[in-house]
Amino acid sequence: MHTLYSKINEHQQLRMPFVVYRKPNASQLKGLFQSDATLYEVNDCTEEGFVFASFDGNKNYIIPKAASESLSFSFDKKDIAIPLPEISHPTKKEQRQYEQLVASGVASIQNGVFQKVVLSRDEVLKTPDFDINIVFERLLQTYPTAFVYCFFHLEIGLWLGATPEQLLKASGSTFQTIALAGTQKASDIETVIWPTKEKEEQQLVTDYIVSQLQPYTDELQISEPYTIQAGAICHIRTDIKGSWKKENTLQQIIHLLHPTPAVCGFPTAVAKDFILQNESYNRSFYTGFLGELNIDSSSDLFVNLRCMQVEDQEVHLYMGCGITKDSMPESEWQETVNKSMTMKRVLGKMEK
Ligand SMILES: C=C(O[C@@H]1C=C(C(=O)O)C=C[C@H]1O)C(=O)O
Repeated sequence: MHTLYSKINEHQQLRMPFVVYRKPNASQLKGLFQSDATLYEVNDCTEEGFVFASFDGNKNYIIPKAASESLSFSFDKKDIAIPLPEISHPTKKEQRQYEQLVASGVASIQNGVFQKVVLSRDEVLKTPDFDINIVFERLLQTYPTAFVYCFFHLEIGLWLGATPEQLLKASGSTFQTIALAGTQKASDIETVIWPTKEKEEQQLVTDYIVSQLQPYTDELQISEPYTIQAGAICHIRTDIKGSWKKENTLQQIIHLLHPTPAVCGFPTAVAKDFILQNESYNRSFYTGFLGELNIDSSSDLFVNLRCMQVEDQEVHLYMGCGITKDSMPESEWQETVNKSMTMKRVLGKMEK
């Protein structure tokens, strides 16, 4: 029997596509190991497999179940010692650039171009000792409530992440999604106090999702907003569930949701345009979505946040913040620094 890591290493050496993932709070890991090197595309969301889709909506790939070996592995919680990362600090130039980007986002909001925009940046870290087994195990152990994954395709690259954000869970026409926004450093989540700016920003995401879904659903249940912890930070979350009308399809519902104002902005088209024109790098699969499509008759999709793209000797980290009329460039910068710690934390020294 294959162990998880022998299988990952074997497939990676062969340069063959694979994905391994663990759902939030699950004690089982699942893997799809593709038996050819084709880059399969999603056409109408009736396919079965693991989808990996870009932010801009132009790249929708899948590791099809039918072309893969499906394996499952048990995940055991262990106390592993993770060395503190030698924190590499972003440069003053990176900070200045990001703060200028935020300031121009705020100016566009004040000029009435849009109400909210999510602006992000990347950060490149030198990681000559990167070890996929060590980093993936650390992600699994450190973030038990996240959707933790490792995805590889020669034409896409190697991505790992631990995301707190569900895009859509659906079985038949019954579905659930969440509105997640507002960020602060985690303290005691029972007593967290949220500033009005964060509450309004999150409410905007909830209102958008509800208004998008309402015409296509028979009934929608919307929870009260509550606080969740994701690693060393907290967010405000609202749960939204319902069932879509018979004449609608999974593909339509995904299109209604992605990209939500949690990762793009509002109104969507103008905010997306601003992002594509003004961010200094290409998001590619960051803030896209990924997960199970029609596996065992249900779909379980997540937003690709708190992730890294691994290249030869370096990794790219990606992090962004929701910008509203009241955003202060320096605080938003600090928020991206806090978010970067989710991945930096697992990149400390790797003893083989
Ligand atoms: C864009 C990111 O996160 C999103 C933005 C948030 C915010 O603006 O507060 C919170 C959660 C996510 O929806 C990210 O983590 O990179």
